[in-house]
Amino acid sequence: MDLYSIKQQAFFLNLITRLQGEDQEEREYKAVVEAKQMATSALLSFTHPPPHLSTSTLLGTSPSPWGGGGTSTGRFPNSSSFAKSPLFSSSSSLKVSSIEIRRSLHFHMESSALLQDACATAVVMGGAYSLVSSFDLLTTHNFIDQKLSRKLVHVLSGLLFMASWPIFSTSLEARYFAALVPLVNCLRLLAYGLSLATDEAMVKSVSREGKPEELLRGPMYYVVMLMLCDVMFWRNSPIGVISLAMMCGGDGFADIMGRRYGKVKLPYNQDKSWAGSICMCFSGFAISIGMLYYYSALGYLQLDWGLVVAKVALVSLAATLVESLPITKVVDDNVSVPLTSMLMAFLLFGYRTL
Ligand SMILES: C/C(=C\COP(=O)(O)O)CCC[C@H](C)CCC[C@H](C)CCCC(C)C
Ligand SMILES: Nc1ccn([C@@H]2O[C@H](COP(=O)(O)OP(=O)(O)O)[C@@H](O)[C@H]2O)c(=O)n1
Repeated sequence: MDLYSIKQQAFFLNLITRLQGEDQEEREYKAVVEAKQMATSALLSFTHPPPHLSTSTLLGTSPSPWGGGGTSTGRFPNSSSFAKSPLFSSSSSLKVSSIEIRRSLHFHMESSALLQDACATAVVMGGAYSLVSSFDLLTTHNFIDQKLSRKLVHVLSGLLFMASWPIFSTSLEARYFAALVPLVNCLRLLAYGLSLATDEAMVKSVSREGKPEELLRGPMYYVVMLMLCDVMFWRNSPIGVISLAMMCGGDGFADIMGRRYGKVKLPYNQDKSWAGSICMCFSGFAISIGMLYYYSALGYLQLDWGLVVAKVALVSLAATLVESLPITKVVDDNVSVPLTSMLMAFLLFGYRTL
């Protein structure tokens, strides 16, 4: 490295050191920040010095920006002395360097959020595939009944999906990255349901009778609702959280408990039972409260818990009533339950509670 470069590098390093060592009370803070930014960007470019840096300045023979002779008096230069110094003569160069640093910081923040969301999407996508495959294995090896397996996939898929939202970044695009997971599964269901492709594990895990076309009804509506709640409400509104808790938890457990203990049928619907509906109401309520607490504890929701319990109870009652109606052949539960919950939660909570 030639003498010129060595001198340059020593000069800027020395300047930065002096500026960093200055007493806080004496410095003119703004001038220090700008001086450090300018010196740092100049140091970084010492192989191509900016046009206004003369050789004499760099070699230390010009008037020091510290006032007095060519050497520092140990006092921090005042802003007027900066104005005279050839190093800082053009204020536009200071503005240019601070804008450059801000742009650089913004770029780094955006790219790290992008990387975080891409990784989170890959992890959740892998989790979805693993969940369905695991229950297929359990069913294939007769560890659990096919009907129970499907309902556990029904309960766990949406709740685990919702629970994974905090691993995404705080960027505005995060919810759309998360929505890619139900979208991909929606396309898979479409492909398998139309027999454009086959996936025995998926068909067995999510259909009642093993017919591919079944994937185009309940399961399809289910993943569409996951996407809808993700994009419309995300993690900063109680509406999506409660709606998915009712669809995944409430409706799921209604089936599991109703099939097993539902001897006494509802007077207006012989396909549904008191046991199933009561279970839906309580499990939907409990899971909703649990998920709201989860998001509240992570700081995404600020809730007035005195009112939350009563409001969630009302949502749960309404969703249970709708689920019990003999309308399944017209409107699937995976549509009527979340939509009823969204409407009730919107009326009781408003859109956002922050
Ligand atoms: C069986 C399912 C719906 C049928 O409902 P019903 O007719 O019994 O009322 C659930 C279908 C699940 C889907 C194929 C997979 C969805 C995965 C989800 C988008 C992401 C889960 C990620 C998590 C980390 C496991
Ligand atoms: N409220 C309810 C819901 C379901 N069930 C039982 O669960 C079975 C499946 O319920 P469902 O038709 O809602 O099933 P999915 O549409 O949720 O898959 C019913 O045939 C009932 O045996 C119940 O007894 N009471």
